[in-house]
Amino acid sequence: MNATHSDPTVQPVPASVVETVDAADVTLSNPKRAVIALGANLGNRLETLQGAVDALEDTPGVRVKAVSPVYETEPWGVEPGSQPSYLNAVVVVKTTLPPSSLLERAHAVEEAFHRVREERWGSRTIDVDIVAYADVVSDDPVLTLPHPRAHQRAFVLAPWHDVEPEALITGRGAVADLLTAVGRDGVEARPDLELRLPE
Ligand SMILES: Nc1ncnc2c1ncn2[C@@H]1O[C@H](COP(=O)(O)OP(=O)(O)OP(=O)(O)O)[C@@H](O)[C@H]1O
Ligand SMILES: Nc1nc2c(c(=O)[nH]1)N=C(CO)CN2
Repeated sequence: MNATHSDPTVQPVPASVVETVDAADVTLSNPKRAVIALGANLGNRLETLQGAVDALEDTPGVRVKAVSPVYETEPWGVEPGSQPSYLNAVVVVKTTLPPSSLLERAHAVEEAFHRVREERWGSRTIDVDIVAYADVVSDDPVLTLPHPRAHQRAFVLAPWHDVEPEALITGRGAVADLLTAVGRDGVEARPDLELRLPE
């Protein structure tokens, strides 16, 4: 006999609650991989990048798995010579946060480093972009996944390729092939600068 039908103290659980709990459980027991791009072209760029890596690691539900080498890169998308050069790096995390919470955290990290939003692609102390979250595809302008311009940016592809040579961008192809296609002009490794993987 089915106990839930015979025991009058057991109330049926609404399907919506079952769905919500199941979805949460899947995330908690099954952390997702996300790739985050960091860029800085104002202030102490290396210190700020390290601060962002540490702040991500200090986030409940986020564990930093890999930190790429650091690259010095020419500003992309703006008039040559109009901005200082960037330091860029890529971080791979495992997270139990849903994509929207990871984006909120990315924005909080930007705010912690006093990023000021002025013109598009303007100089910044820190930029924290979500490049990919598992194989989620979203065209929501608040959070587009994979990042809509990552596949065109050697400053994302080169450090990402260093830490995940086999990586794919859903819908775009292999990072290795995309990097070959865009080339490495304006993107120089800085082996003298190193980011620490938090302990
Ligand atoms: N994958 C994503 N990662 C981060 N922000 C995103 C993403 N998709 C959409 N956005 C939205 O883009 C908005 C602008 O982001 P931001 O100011 O960092 O742009 P940007 O760094 O100047 O340019 P770009 O988007 O080309 O890197 C954010 O408020 C955010 O909601
Ligand atoms: N080299 C470089 N250029 C950029 C960068 C960046 O991180 N590195 N970020 C931008 C907006 O996200 C625009 N241009």
